[in-house]
Amino acid sequence: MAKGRTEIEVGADGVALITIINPPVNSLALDVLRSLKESYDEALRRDDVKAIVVTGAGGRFSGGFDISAFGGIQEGKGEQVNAGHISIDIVTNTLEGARKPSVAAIDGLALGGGLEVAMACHARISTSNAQLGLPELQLGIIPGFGGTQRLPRLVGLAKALEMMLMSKPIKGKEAHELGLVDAIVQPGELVDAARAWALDIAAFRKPWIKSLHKTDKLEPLGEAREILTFARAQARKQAANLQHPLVCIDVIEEGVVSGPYAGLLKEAQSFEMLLHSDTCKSLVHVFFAQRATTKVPGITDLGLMPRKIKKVGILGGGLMGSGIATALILSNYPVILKEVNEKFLKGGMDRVKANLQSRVKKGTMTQEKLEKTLSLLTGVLDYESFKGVDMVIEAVIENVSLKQQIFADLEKFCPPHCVLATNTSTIDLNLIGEKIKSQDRIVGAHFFSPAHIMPLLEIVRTHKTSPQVVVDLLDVGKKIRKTPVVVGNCTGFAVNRMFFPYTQSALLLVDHGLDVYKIDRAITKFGMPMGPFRLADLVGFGVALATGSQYLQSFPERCYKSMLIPIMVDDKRAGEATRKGFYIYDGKRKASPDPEIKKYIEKSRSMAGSAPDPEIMKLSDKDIVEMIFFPVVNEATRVLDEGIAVKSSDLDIASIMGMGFPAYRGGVVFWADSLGANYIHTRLEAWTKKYGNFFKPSAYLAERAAKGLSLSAPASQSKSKSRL
Ligand SMILES: C[C@H](O)CC(=O)SCCNC(=O)CCNC(=O)[C@H](O)C(C)(C)COP(=O)(O)OP(=O)(O)OC[C@H]1O[C@@H](n2cnc3c(N)ncnc32)[C@H](O)[C@@H]1OP(=O)(O)O
Repeated sequence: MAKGRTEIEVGADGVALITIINPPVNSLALDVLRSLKESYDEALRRDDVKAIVVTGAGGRFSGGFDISAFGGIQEGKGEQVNAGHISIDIVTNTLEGARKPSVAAIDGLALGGGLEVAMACHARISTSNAQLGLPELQLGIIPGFGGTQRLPRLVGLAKALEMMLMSKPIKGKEAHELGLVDAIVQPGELVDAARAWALDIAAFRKPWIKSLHKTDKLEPLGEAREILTFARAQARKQAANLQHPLVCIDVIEEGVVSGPYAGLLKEAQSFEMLLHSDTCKSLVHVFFAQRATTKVPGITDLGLMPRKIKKVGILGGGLMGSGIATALILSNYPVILKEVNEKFLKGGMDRVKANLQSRVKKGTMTQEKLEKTLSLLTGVLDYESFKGVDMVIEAVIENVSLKQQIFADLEKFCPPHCVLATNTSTIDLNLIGEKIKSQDRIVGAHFFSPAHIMPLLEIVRTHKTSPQVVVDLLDVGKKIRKTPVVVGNCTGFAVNRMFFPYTQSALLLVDHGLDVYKIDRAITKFGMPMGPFRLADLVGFGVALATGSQYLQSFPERCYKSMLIPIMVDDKRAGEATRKGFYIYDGKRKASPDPEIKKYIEKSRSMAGSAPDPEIMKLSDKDIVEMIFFPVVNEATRVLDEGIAVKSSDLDIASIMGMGFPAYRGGVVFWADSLGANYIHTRLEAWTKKYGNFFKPSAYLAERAAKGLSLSAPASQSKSKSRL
């Protein structure tokens, strides 16, 4: 069966309307592209056609080339794509080179290949809210249907580079100001306006412009070279491990220096090369994994519709509570913020205001919008108004008995349908809900700090949480633009549990002789935003010790207990907040290594009874990365085996969005599979013999290694069973 098609309809005015049809986003599958060419051929053949309009069905022009075809192409299965052929034969020769003019009528979105098709038309009419962009770099590739050549010629080099390198679409209104589109009209008038424009071109009343031949927007060569040099430096600085942004700049440069046809050829070769790169495979995996997090077997396949959440109550206006309140009011949810006294309440309300004010300062929010948004927030000191809320999110300090009391109160004051959510990051939800009857309404809403900025929302369900409550929270999560990941209940849930060995292995290596800063350097070079020691400083040693003790209680057989942090806390070094941790900090939060930490390390080593180990001291960066991350992978396999996460791709997204694992490595489990279960198992076994049970491979890992299975293969392929 064909995957998508186009339809052609010729009107009495002599305009052929070609509509791209491939729901939900009219992606350009190979069948669609073939059909587009056939429709063009028909329009060019027919004498009753004077001009052509291309549009997309259902209010969306096109979301670009069909990304779901990438996997097959990369594995050499199914129909192979020849992007160069499509770019030259269909887009350049058939569309742009046609002897009849065509106009793109853009509503909704024109992204990637979609915008490339539109740029090959001789004019573009758009609605003001349509999104136009070339986001291919977010998939590890570059535009492959001529976008690297046409966009700079339509909007200038500097803007085109920004749009491609940042993968950031612009709205129709801005596209019009830049000259990417020729007119903005209301959605209802779009096709008629495009028809009239196309006829005007055919009658030479409007210019017949081929984007590829335009030169007026291109900067003079000297200036262009400067822009390209600057862009290269920025790309290297922002993502030192990535090749494709630099390739994109090279391809654009080829077009500027040697002309658009040379540029098109280089684009085609580079696209082909990048399509098969590990970076592209990883980023395409991330694209689909992110969209799969909201598909939860046994929850989202029951036909349940989310209930309307009209008002949300938040307990606690600290850093987390105020961040959550900010996220909610920004998406138009009325919020009641409860604190225990006037002083704390004012502090919480001020924090929300400051979060919004920083948007005003950055120019992304007007003062008027700030006032309107803030009016959705009400501060209270008692539970009186909680009888009108549909969801509460508790965000007080991590104290079990306090939380138990709060939930007992909430059960009394909130209506019986109200969702009872807690933002705890580690405490077992069954413990929190121990004293109440409505345990089916208890759910975890674990936000990451700062809650109004970080994209992940870990939704924690217990065995008793009703699917309806999870569906409700998933809906709120999506509405506040978070990526929700649904996980089971255990100490640390999925993200923090997977990552507790991250700091512990780093501490183990230091106790065995490795330099703190060498570890952080190796880990940031690998692509993490910061190494384990810089992260510990940021989080604060108080939190690190409190959560560390929870893991020690829950998983004593596989925790590494270093004395280094407690020794430093004894000396009043508690991380960035005290300006002294593993690093020292100046007033501008700049971290510098501190030679003083040597004395704490020596004390920690002597308490651990470990002497510097020459083998550890000469570890390469690759070995350091593996000794830090293989224990993380090991814990991830336990999380999978216990059914805490239902699919490995959820852990990939959780590791990327919760911990900053580099997306271009596909997430923790995807990366581990690229190395192989057997390799990881062998290394962990060897380290277990030398350094103890902290490294002991899980049964899941051992089984997959023995059977030659990937870690992400579904449980049905091995005998491991999910327990949720
Ligand atoms: C040669 C060319 O230069 C190469 C290319 O064109 S590569 C493609 C470039 N285009 C892109 O990167 C755009 C990718 N898509 C998106 O950013 C977003 O999906 C969007 C802005 C189009 C729509 O967002 P939104 O409305 O939130 O819906 P979203 O859930 O993301 O997508 C809806 C469905 O369409 C699918 N989809 C979106 N874009 C797709 C594409 N280009 N190919 C195949 N499927 C696509 C999604 O996987 C999802 O499927 P599902 O319902 O089965 O999970």
